[in-house]
Amino acid sequence: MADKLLEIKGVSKIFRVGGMIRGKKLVAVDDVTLSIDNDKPVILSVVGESGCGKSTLCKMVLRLHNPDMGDIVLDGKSYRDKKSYNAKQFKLEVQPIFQNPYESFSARKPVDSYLFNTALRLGIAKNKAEATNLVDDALKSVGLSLAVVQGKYPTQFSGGELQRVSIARALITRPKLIIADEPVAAIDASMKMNIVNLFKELKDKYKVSFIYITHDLSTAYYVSDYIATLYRGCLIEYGPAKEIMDEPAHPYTELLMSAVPRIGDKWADDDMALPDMESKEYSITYCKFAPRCPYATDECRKSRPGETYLNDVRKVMCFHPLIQPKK
Ligand SMILES: Nc1ncnc2c1ncn2[C@@H]1O[C@H](COP(=O)(O)OP(=O)(O)OP(=O)(O)O)[C@@H](O)[C@H]1O
Repeated sequence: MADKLLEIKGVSKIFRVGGMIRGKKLVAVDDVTLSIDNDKPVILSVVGESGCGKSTLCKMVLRLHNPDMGDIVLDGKSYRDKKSYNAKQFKLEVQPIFQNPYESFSARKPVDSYLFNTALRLGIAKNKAEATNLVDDALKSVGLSLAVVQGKYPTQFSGGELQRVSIARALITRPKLIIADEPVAAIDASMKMNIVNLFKELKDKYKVSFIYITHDLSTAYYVSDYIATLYRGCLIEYGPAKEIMDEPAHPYTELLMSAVPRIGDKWADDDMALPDMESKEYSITYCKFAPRCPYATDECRKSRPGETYLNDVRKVMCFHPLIQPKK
């Protein structure tokens, strides 16, 4: 077993937008480096306003996009090493949960058929009896059961219930990593904490790490061990959730923290007093936050800040962090 479950090493993704002739390059993810240790499961929240590159980063981890630069290494296996890639093994190890559970299941099939299919097709259960036990266990760990779910179609569930079914499906493969992309965004506010609480329980019970992508800073604070903040594709701050929330080191994180106190609140761009996104901001080569940073100096408008470690794990990409490194 490698020391790291996941290493995202200097990864970038560039999209071409607006046609071949007059189009521009949009650096949706810009040289991001992050990792998750293998020794203890964690919940890493990836936060930031709409369009900052959260989903693109996670789609690269899910192998739905190829990075244009950098590499991703899962449990010691590089994504660039195509020869050692085994699609079935990958599906066992990494599972996604998407935003809208009604889009994850066809309206014409009973939802339990998906769970049985996962258990049998990926060879986790050898026969129907084994699959029945697996499916029932997975459903019970999310507060449901096969007896409750069997034969029912997606529309017979609430959004929160159906999202719990998708979590149960993800658990069947006994993954090492679950990537949940805005899993509570489409769910009734009263159910959000219910789902987020489940991640905490399942992390310990199944020894599975989560990457939780969210706009919702209050649930991120509640659930996360670590937080990674993205701004215009750049990782601008990373570290233990409590440290970051209590004492942000990057001026952008400080701005976010001042805007979000309550569970279920989304970061509307208006709340954060940030103007509309401009694609040119994705391509600037100095600090991307400099144009709107109250503390920016000439240095910030000339070059991109590197990583400054504030302690053993916490890092900030800023020339003038709000807190100073521990000596
Ligand atoms: N396939 C694509 N082609 C072109 N541009 C894309 C593509 N996918 C994403 N983008 C652009 O890349 C940037 C980052 O998008 P991404 O979806 O990763 O952001 P996000 O932080 O997940 O946003 P949201 O919270 O709204 O889902 C955005 O400007 C988006 O328009």
